[in-house]
Amino acid sequence: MTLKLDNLAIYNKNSAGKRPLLEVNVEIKAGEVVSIMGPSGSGKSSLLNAIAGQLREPFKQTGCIYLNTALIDDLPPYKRKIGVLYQDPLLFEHMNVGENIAFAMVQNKQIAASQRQTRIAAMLESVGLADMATRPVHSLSGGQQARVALLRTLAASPSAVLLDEPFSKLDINTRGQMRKWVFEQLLKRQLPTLMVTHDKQDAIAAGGRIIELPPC
Ligand SMILES: Nc1ncnc2c1ncn2[C@@H]1O[C@H](COP(=O)(O)OP(=O)(O)OP(=O)(O)O)[C@@H](O)[C@H]1O
Repeated sequence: MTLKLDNLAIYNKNSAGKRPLLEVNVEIKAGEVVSIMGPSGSGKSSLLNAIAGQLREPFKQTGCIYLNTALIDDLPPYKRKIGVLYQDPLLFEHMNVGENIAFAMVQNKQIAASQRQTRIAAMLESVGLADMATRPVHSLSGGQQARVALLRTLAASPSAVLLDEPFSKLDINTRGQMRKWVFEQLLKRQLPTLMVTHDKQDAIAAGGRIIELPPC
């Protein structure tokens, strides 16, 4: 699977002039992480919103977004098969750990109901969170919640992943471990990934190309 942004440009309709906030041309191969770095306000979050199908007023986009050869620009967010991981885990507080992951599995409909619990237990075990399926999410540490958040994103079987400052809220030790672990998981699944970050160390750890946006 590849994620291709073909002259994807984001405009702020309220800004004077016709210059886009940013314009990106990139083809991200299976298992590759491309990092986008740029100053605050350069449009990084808006770019991820556009790819996920969540771009809102006052922004508009031109150009094309492809998954392999399929144009996904006109699909609603839930049909795009794009997984997003944010700097906050955004787990559902009223559900336990296992239910958070099961929620994503139910949505993707690829895993039979009878297999969900076994699959969830295996996923949790693989990230050092065995036997935590019934724990309330608020009882987990920040690093543990971050792991569950990635498992939930992956449980939806995305075809590509977007990372929005994924490590910025973690303490320095957890951040190092999470970087290693997240990039291993994405590589293992051969997912094309686009990461937005302020942190050069994140981009270096990702090991792929780095796109530096000009000052706005
Ligand atoms: N709802 C909005 N209405 C008008 N302007 C907005 C809106 N949301 C963001 N902007 C502006 O659009 C520009 C791009 O914002 P965006 O959040 O995409 O940038 P960013 O690069 O992700 O910034 P940061 O690194 O600070 O998160 C900024 O100048 C911002 O002030």
